[in-house]
Amino acid sequence: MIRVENLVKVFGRIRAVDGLSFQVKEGEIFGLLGPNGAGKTTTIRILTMLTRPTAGEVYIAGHRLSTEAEQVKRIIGVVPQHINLDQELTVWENLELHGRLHRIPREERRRRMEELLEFIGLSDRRHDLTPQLSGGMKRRLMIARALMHHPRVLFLDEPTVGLDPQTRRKIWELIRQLNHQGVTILLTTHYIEEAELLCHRVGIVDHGRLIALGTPGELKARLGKAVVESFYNGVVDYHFFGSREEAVNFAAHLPGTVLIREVNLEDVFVELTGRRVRD
Ligand SMILES: Nc1ncnc2c1ncn2[C@@H]1O[C@H](COP(=O)(O)OP(=O)(O)OP(=O)(O)O)[C@@H](O)[C@H]1O
Repeated sequence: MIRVENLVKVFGRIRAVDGLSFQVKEGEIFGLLGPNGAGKTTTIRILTMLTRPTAGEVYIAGHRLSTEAEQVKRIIGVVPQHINLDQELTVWENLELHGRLHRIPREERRRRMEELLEFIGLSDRRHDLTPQLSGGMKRRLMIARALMHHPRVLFLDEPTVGLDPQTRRKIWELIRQLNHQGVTILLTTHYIEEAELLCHRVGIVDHGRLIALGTPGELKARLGKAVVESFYNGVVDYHFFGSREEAVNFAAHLPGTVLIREVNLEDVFVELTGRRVRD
C-alpha cells in the first residue's frame, strides 16, 4: 500500500532522512520506532506531502507522490504530532470545516460527522470549544477530523505523546478499530510499548536510517527470550538467553543486583545502537 524508496531529506548539514526504504502492506498497522530526532516526523511529513524529499520516491496505493499528489491526498488522512485544531471553533465546527475543505456534500458531511463523533465518544461535547477538551479528547477529535473523507491510509505522528497510560490505551483501541475496518495505518512513536502492543510490524529508525524491520516478535527473537540485567560496581550489563531457565541459571552465579525479564524492543534498539530509545 505504501512503498518508500531511498528517501533522503537534507537540512543544511543534517541528513534527517538518510536513504530510507520500506513497504507497508494493505491492512497493516506499521510503526516507525526511534528516539527523538531520528527522522520520523520528517519521514511522515514527506509521506503526507507537507515537505518534499531531497531524493527518493514514495508510492501510495500505486500513485507516485511526486506526480500524483491530488490522487494521493484523496486517499490519505493525517494526524499531526502537535494539536492543530482551530481554537475558536467548536468540536462540530472543526469537523465541518474539514469536510467542506474536502468538498463533502452537506448531507453526507453531517452523516459522517455524527458517525465519527459517536466513534470517538464525543457526541455530547459537540458544542464545546476545543480549548475546553482534555488532551485525549483533542487527540481523538484530530483522528476524527482526519477520517472525514474516508481515507484508506491514516498517518499518525506520535499519536499518544504526552497522554496518560489510560488515555493512551483508548487511542490504541480507536486505532485498532479503524484498522479492523480496513484502514492501513502508519504511525511513528518513541514508546516501546506502543510499538510492541499496537503495531503488526515495526521499522526501527536511528539517524534517518532503518536499522531493523520485522514484527515485534521477530525483532525480539533475534536476541532471545529472556534477558539478565546485572548491576555491579555501577555498571549495567545485559545478557540474552533462549529461555528463562538458561537466564535463571546464569543469573545464579552473578554478583551484584540482578533482574531477569522478557526481551523487549528497547533491548533490540540498545543492541543495535548502544543507546536507549529514550536517552
Ligand atoms: N525544518 C528543519 N530544519 C532544520 N533541521 C530540521 C528541520 N526539521 C527537522 N530537522 C532536523 O532533522 C532531524 C530529524 O528530525 P525529526 O523531527 O524528523 O525527528 P523525529 O524522529 O520525528 O523526532 P521528534 O519525535 O522529536 O520529532 C533532527 O536533527 C532535526 O533537528
